[in-house]
Amino acid sequence: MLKICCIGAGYVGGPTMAIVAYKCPDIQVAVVDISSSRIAAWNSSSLPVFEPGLDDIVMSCRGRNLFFSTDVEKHVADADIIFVSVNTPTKRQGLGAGKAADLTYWESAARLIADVSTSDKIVVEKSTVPVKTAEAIERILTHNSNGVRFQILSNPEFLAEGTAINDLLHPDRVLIGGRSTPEGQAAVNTLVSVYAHWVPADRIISMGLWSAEISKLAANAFLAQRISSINAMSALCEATSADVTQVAYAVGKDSRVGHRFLNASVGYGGSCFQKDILNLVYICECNGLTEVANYWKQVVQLNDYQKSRFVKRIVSSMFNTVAQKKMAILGFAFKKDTGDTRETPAIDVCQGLLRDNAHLSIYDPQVTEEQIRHDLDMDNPDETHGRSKQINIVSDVYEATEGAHGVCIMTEWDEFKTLDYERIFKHMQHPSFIFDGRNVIDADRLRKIGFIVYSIGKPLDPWLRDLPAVPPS
Ligand SMILES: NC(=O)C1=CN([C@@H]2O[C@H](COP(=O)(O)OP(=O)(O)OC[C@H]3O[C@@H](n4cnc5c(N)ncnc54)[C@H](O)[C@@H]3O)[C@@H](O)[C@H]2O)C=CC1
Ligand SMILES: O=C(O)[C@H]1O[C@H](OP(=O)(O)OP(=O)(O)OC[C@H]2O[C@@H](n3ccc(=O)[nH]c3=O)[C@H](O)[C@@H]2O)[C@H](O)[C@@H](O)[C@@H]1O
Repeated sequence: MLKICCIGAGYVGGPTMAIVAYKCPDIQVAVVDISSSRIAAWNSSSLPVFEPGLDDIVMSCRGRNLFFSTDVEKHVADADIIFVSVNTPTKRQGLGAGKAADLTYWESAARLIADVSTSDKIVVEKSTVPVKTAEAIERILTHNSNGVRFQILSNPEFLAEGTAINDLLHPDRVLIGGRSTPEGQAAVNTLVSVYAHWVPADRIISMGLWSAEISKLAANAFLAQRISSINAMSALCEATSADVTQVAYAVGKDSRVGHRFLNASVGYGGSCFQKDILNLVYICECNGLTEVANYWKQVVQLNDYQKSRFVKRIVSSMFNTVAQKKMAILGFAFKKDTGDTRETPAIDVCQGLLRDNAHLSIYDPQVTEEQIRHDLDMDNPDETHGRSKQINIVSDVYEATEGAHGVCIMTEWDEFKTLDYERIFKHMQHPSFIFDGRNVIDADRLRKIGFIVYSIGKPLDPWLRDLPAVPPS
């Protein structure tokens, strides 16, 4: 029986391996992690990752051919194929700080593989890594190999959170990069045979290692660039009384552009877009490609602009101050159908409002209170006194909005479309403001109720129209 081990039981490792086990009953899959609490959660009835459809898949194969363990060494030693799906965050200090990918976790995984392996292995890069990482990993593995042969493959992941199960079951493509040597191609074929259990042959694409590595960074950069492009248009639409939804529709009707991923928003979040673009920028800079680096940097800068523009819009609409005013924050996750808050725009918006001394009442159907406290630095002893008094985390949306001066929609949870807005209006301070960072509400209907509404990229309410579009900070 072919044995697979995946190092890293996170948002990618857990769901990806669950699908491999589910679709390949003839393969034994072990997911290992240094975090014992994460592994305990994978072995419990309350999985560490919220993803629609994931629970059923895990329950159907856990204990059969899917195992979660902290015994990293044993499962790595036993495996034929080792996926490495550890985190690759932005470096915080040292050379390339703030841009380059931090490969500490990857390197320690590679060293462990080299130390414990006694049989030949295929090592698969699942994490998103800088181009040429495979070469560095190869060096680590072969320097300590004791005669064991390793083949490195690049197999980047394209799932999006909230739709991970569907994305994994029906991927647009599976990329496998490998060496062009006979051994390299044999390794590629072995990995192709795993995916071939459920992915049509024409969607499994083989290519060179460096192309596969760059393709992942390029795909995320292109996706984020679309959002920054439509968000740039949203600012212009507000300034000219055009409607960004209509503009996106018109532009997306061109089949060369396509309609997906053109929703204007308060800004993109998530653990990867920003870090992967910054990594791309760093790689370009290291290769002397200043103009190319600057081009991609602008995608991130526009995203920062969009988040700060949203905060300024709120403050300027509310008589230029939110001090002591209760603001309801609806949604904290970086997108709907996930409890993940990494790089969520809600953090920047909340921090902006807190700086202006607002009082926040935060509601999200999936994010835990502990997570929000952590993200807003409420546990920091230096901040606790002031911040804790300013923030209230609640489990009921009507409690969040009761007595509020303004409501900010930060995540496009479906439930926000069908709230009882008459009831919310009745129990808010008046004038009552609603700032829709995701364009999920029916603005005309809410205006009829009496709200002053701001929707990203839409013609402004008369109330807002006379205010400066982007007031000076
Ligand atoms: N989150 C997402 O939607 C996507 C993420 N990616 C990429 O996949 C990679 C993993 O991302 P996530 O799953 O979100 O990260 P994560 O942070 O959720 O999970 C990574 C896990 O690796 C574990 N780990 C770190 N070093 C280890 C070691 N030496 N031995 C054993 N376990 C170790 C950590 O404890 C953690 O549980 C990143 O490179 C990311 O860019 C790619 C596509 C989608
Ligand atoms: O490498 C990764 O981590 C993944 O990053 C993204 O997936 P993810 O971040 O999970 O979610 P997206 O659906 O891409 O949304 C990212 C952010 O953009 C925002 N967004 C998305 C689409 C849109 O039209 N407008 C918009 O503001 C979302 O609300 C969210 O904050 C990519 O879509 C995945 O293909 C990739 O594998």
